[in-house]
This record gives sequence, C-alpha cells and structure tokens, in this order.
Amino acid sequence: MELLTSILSLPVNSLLVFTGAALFLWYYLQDQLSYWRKRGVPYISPIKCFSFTMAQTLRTKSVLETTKEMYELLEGHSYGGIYRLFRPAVILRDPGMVKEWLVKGFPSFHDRNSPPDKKARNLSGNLFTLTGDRWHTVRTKLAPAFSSAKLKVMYQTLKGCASDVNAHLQGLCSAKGEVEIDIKDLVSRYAMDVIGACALGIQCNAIKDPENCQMRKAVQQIFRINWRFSLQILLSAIHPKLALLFSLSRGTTEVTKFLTSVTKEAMDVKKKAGSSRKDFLQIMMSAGDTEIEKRKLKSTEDEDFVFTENVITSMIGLFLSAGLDPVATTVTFCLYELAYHPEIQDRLFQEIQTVRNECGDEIGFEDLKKLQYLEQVVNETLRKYPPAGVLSRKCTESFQIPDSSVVIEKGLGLMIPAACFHHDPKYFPDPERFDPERFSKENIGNIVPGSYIPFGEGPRFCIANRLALMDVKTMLITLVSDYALHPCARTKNHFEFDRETFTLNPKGEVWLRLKKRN
Ligand code: HEM
Repeated sequence: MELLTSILSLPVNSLLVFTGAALFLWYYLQDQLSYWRKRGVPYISPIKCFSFTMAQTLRTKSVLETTKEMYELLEGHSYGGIYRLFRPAVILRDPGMVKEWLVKGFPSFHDRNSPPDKKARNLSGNLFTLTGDRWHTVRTKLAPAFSSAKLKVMYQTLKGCASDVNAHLQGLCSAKGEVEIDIKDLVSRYAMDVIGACALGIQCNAIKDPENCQMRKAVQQIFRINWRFSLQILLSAIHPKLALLFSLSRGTTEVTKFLTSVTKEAMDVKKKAGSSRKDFLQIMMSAGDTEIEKRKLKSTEDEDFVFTENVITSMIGLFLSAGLDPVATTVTFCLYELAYHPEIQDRLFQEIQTVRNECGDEIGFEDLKKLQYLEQVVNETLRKYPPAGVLSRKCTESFQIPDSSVVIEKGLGLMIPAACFHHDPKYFPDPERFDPERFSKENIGNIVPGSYIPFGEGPRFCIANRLALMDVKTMLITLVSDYALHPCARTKNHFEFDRETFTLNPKGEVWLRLKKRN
C-alpha cells in the first residue's frame, strides 16, 4: 500500500518513465524466458533453473550437483534448453554428439564462457579463458612445451621430487615401520614441488618445509570459489560484460599480487642469468621476445601484444593451480580406492615390481608405457572422480544441430556434463564400483565414444594431459612400490565433496595407514 501511494504521488513524467521501464522489462523477460518453448526444444523451466543458479551462488549446491539434477530432468533427450538466470543456454546430454559439436563444430564453439578481458587483469588472461586468435596464438606457442622430448626432461624433475617424498616417509616410518597420514596433504605437497619446478623452475620445498611454503597457500586459493567468483557467475549470467565492469575474476587481490611478484622475480632472474632451463615461464618469455621481433612491435604496451606480463602471470597461475589440485586429488582418490581394494592394489604392486625387475630397478620415461594395469587404474580413477566434471563453451558462430532444424545462436552458452556421462549406468554399469577392468584391452573398445572425457574434447582439450598422467603415475609408483596402503581409524568410509572448490575435491582430510613394504 505504501509503495502504491508513493508511486501515485510521483509526477506524470516520472510515472510514464517508470511504467515504460517496467513494461520493457516485463516484455524482455517474457521474451527471454520463453526462448526454448518458442523453439520447440525440450527445456528445464526458468523457475527451476533460477533455483539452481541461486543454489550455486549461495553454495548450497555445487555446480556438479545442479548439473546432475539438470541431466536427470532431461532424461530421454539428446540435448536440452536451460536458463542461466535470464540467459538461455544449452546442455548436451548425448555423448554421441560430443565430437560432432566440439570437434567438427569447433568454429561454432571456439571459446569458453568466460568474459574476455583484453587486459588480462587479476589472473583472467590464461589459455583457459582466452578467446579467438589470442587463444590460438598462445596455444600454438605452448603446445611444444608438452612434447615427448620436453616430458622426458620433466620426468627427471618428477623423480627428484619422488625421492624427497620417499626420504620424508622413511623418516616417519622409521620407528614403527608404518605411519598414519593425511594423504591428501602429502600428495598436494608433492604436486606443488613438481609443478613449481616445471612451471617456474623454482624449488617450492613443500615436502621438506610445508609451513613456509607460501606458494602452496596462494595457489590453493585460485580454484576456490570465493564470493568474487560467485558474484562473477551471477553477473555474467545477466550480461557477460557486467562482471568485467566490476573487474571481478577468480583470483583474489592478494593471490594476484603474490603471483605477480613471484613471476616477475623469476623473470628477472632468468633475464640476468640467461637461463637455458626450458620451464613454462622460459618458453613464454621466449615466445614474447619472438613476437616483438617478428611483428616489429615498439613496446610490450602495444595493444595487440599477446604475451604481456599479465598474460604470463595468469598462465603461471593456471599452470600452478592445474598442476596442484587436479593432480593431487586424482592421486588421493586413487590411493583411497586402492586402500579399500587390496586385490587391485596387489595386482598393481606386482605389475610395478615386474617392470622394475625388467628395467634394473629404476622405471624410466619409456618404461611407463609398459605399466598397462596402472593406466587402467588411473583411467578408472578419472572416470569415477573427474576433477573437471562440467565442460563449458560459448557459441561463437551459429550452429545447426545435425539432423534437426534447431539452430544454436551465437552468444549462447553450452554445458557438457562429463561427470554425468561417467556416472550414467547406461555407459558405465554399476558406476559407483571402482573397476579398472572397464579400461582393459578387451573392454576399452566397448566404451561409448564421448562418454569418457576427463581431459575434455576437441582443440580445447587439456593441453597438459600427458604431463598430468605422467605426474599422477609417478606419484602412484613412488607410493605403491614402497608402501602398502590401508584404511585406518580416521579414514571416512565415504567422501563428502567440497562445494567451495572449482574442481572435484574431497572435503577435509583423507587419512590412510602406510605400511613400509619389505
Ligand atoms: C589430472 C589432471 C588434470 C585434469 C583431469 C585436467 C582436465 C582438464 C579439462 C577437463 C580441461 C577442459 C577441456 C575442455 O574444455 O575440453 C582442461 C583444460 C586445461 N588444462 Fe587441464 N587437467 C589436468 C591437469 C592439468 C595440468 C597439470 C595443467 C598444466 C600444467 C593443465 C592445463 C590446462 C590448460 C592450460 C587448459 C586449457 C586448454 C585450452 O583451453 O586450450 N591441466 N584440463
């Protein structure tokens, strides 16, 4: 009543403007929210979608949980329409279509949904978020950093970190021959040392001196869903550029400052010392120099210059965070499953022993290929616990859905629910069972194409998938070779997942008993 009285007391001009704005908003919302109904596409109601968006923003549900609900609501359809607040988007439900859309249809789904920030502020200008030609330039320059020759060199770094872990565990086990340990913490420290060396060429000492490892504390923040990130998602659902207007992005100011100063320091050291180490930072610095030379740019301030310090820092932030959490959680989930499946653990141990005996104790880079069962165990871990369970794209060029008259319009978002495929009994019977046999030589051919995509699909698949697998495998070999893994009194018999992380993460500590093998 009070509102009505105040509206009626407004001057006529204001009333007209107010009514016009209200009518426009009403028409706009009506139009937007009937988008899928008008096109005859199966869809989830705007109200239901609104509840999902709010649950994600308030973190009462994770992105994965809401995606699973959407997947179930669209049962029986190959794809469906959803709404991110007022903006229509599409969810792909048929794995058979993944290649068609992400590989053949790449020009139409070239970019991710992240709002483009040309200045790459606040860790926002990395390969994951870059769009168009800038993404292409950076991806092309960085691809050789993951060649077999480069991986072989990195393998030595990984082995060096493995010896540190071994020495650390030997110390812990010296009294009783066994130790109860938060394996998530141990593995994350191991992963930090590896990626610090590969990305920046520095020693993080997370195994030897975890308390003073500022780097791990900072990098762990990057994949955390803080209020800035939730707000960014909400604002970009209203309009992609709104989030930029408020200069919001994943990194907090402190993390950005910390990484900017560490990266700058490492760059200065390299410039002075003329380092020949081919870590990721060195590769990007050289790419920047070549770019300036080739394009005869006067300065790095040129607005088309790609490898700016902001882009390099953002890339370092991405490499460090991707090398830390997804790798560490994959190893943690795997060790946990092995502790509960002694028969799988024994078979894996036997395989490692056989290969070790064949190659004179030290498993070399080329020998990794011989560990077929290890490959199956890792694949099954990534099926059951995919670190990045939902892939996203943005429609960059209108796309006609094959064998249909429906056209996906430029600007619409696309979601590919990888984790839902991995857990759908239609593609993986009894999906909660940990069963590496699904990936045996006999069975792997039966996997429905597109239903197993832990590293994504198409030209934007994970650039570092081979490094990630090598990293995960080396950690598993190190631990399984010398220690038998068991649950202990502090081990929880099921996982609760952390809703505040961008990637799949077990909430809290993961305790196991490690018993030294003879
Ligand atoms: C087990 C570990 C990892 C998993 C499961 C994983 C998974 C993924 C997935 C699903 C994507 C999105 C792919 C798509 O949209 O199609 C991705 C992208 C990416 N990942 Fe990984 N990743 C892992 C480790 C790493 C590591 C260690 C690095 C770097 C050192 C890394 C760097 C990247 C980059 C740069 C992209 C963006 C690629 C582009 O858009 O061109 N990832 N990753």
